[in-house]
Amino acid sequence: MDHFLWRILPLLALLSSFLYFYFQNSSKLLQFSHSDCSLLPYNHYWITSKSIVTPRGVISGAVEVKEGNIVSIVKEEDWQGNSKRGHIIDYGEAVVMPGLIDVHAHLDDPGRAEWEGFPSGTKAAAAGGITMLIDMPLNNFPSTVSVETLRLKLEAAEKNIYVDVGFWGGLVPENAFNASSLEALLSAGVLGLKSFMCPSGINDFPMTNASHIKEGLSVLAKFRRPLLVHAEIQQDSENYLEDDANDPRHYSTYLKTRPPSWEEAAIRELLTLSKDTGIGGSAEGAHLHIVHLSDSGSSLQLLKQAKRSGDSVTVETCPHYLAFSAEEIEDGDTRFKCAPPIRNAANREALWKALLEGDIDMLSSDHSPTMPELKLLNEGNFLKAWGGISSLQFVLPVTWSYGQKYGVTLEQLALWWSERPAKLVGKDSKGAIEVGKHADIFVWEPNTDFDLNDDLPIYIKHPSISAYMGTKLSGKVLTTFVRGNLVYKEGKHASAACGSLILAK
Ligand SMILES: NC(=O)N[C@H]1NC(=O)NC1=O
Ligand SMILES: [Zn+2]
Ligand SMILES: [Zn+2]
Repeated sequence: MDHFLWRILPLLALLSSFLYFYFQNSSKLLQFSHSDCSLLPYNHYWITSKSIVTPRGVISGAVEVKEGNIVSIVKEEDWQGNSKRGHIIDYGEAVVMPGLIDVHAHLDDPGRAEWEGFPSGTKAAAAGGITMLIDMPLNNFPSTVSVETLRLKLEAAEKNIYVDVGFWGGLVPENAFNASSLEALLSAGVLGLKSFMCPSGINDFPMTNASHIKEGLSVLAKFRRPLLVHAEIQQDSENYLEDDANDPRHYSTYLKTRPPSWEEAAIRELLTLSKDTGIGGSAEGAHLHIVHLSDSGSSLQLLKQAKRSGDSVTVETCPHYLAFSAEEIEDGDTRFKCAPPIRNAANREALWKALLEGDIDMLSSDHSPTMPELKLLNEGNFLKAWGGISSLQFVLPVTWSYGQKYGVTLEQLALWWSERPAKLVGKDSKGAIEVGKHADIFVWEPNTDFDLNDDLPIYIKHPSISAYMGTKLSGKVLTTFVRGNLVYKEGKHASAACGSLILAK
């Protein structure tokens, strides 16, 4: 017996050390995922503030968060006799709002992660109060146009995102007439499709024409998901000549190359197709969403008419069209180059009016960065530089600062940046501070100004190409919660990237 024991002793020792390390590590893993996803050590707590933005108005009171969800909302008057109910985080006068949802961001990962990337892009989002963003299917390589390429996206994003991230799939000529390929892509979870009616600037993302879009809409109808379209169709530009008067360093030269008639032509064509989205139409159940509207003239009038006649259509614009005007853009400052272009000050005024009156439904960043070399800042050639604005971290203070003149309210910010975007992407668990929804919340100080200079912690990968650098903005984000995890607090992120991949079901 003794003899036998001695023989198995080394084995027992091996087994027990194996078990010890196994349990040690698995408990470490558990600890790791709990504490590293959040800068808070608990997951049941109350957020209190004098100004909490809810769909029923701005209240003074408390929001109870438990295991990632909003479980109750209590007004101050009902809260008084209710102290000592666990952890309380009091934000005083700071504003508590639903997390922003950016339905239009290019994170370029995988394939061009040196342009942006999931870690940097979602850290910037968290620092800017964005709790969910939807990643565009192009600028990454390969473009997200199939189940296989979506899988690459998901692999690149997994464990690398600090906020929740959903995905648009691409509608391109290669898949447009292949219903089973589109159905597979939609079944794999893209929230909808995106296409271009002009060259996208990316070789493996060619533009679509009306017949591709018609096919796409009929497949989307079955899934009740939207088609997002970059609405510009190239027209012969009568008013543009390549001569000495058209110096490519002048912004006005670039502006002439993409007149409003490009947007108008695209929207006119799209609206003939979106007729089919009505009741009894061949694409009933599908929805058309126009991305980054810049033309506040005929294009907007066409959209208003279509909405009035009951088409399932929405439209977004971006902060850069609301903040800047063509007149102010200096020679050679290609940070401002984007498509469609930033137009004149009168156009900007009319965009604000349309937004305030509800003719423009929502806002998005169209954060579309690149390598600084491709912005050609030294050469300053507007015709050759990469078109795209870098703004992801700043969209809230930009909207707020430039909106002051128009009396923009906190409720309007929540409508444009949270509530309507949540509806577009079909996620009713998000988009408002309401019982039962995810605790996607951020806290900010609307009256605190800050300079966008090198002292500011900036998380987008290439701050130097952002048109907002060098300006002063109002509205400082203090903290951001994603599903109850405190993912960002005053210059610090949670150590683990625990955002969720958002797939359509
Ligand atoms: N490919 C790409 O990101 N293009 C975007 N950039 C821009 O300014 N407008 C766009 O559509
Ligand atoms: Zn676009
Ligand atoms: Zn875009």
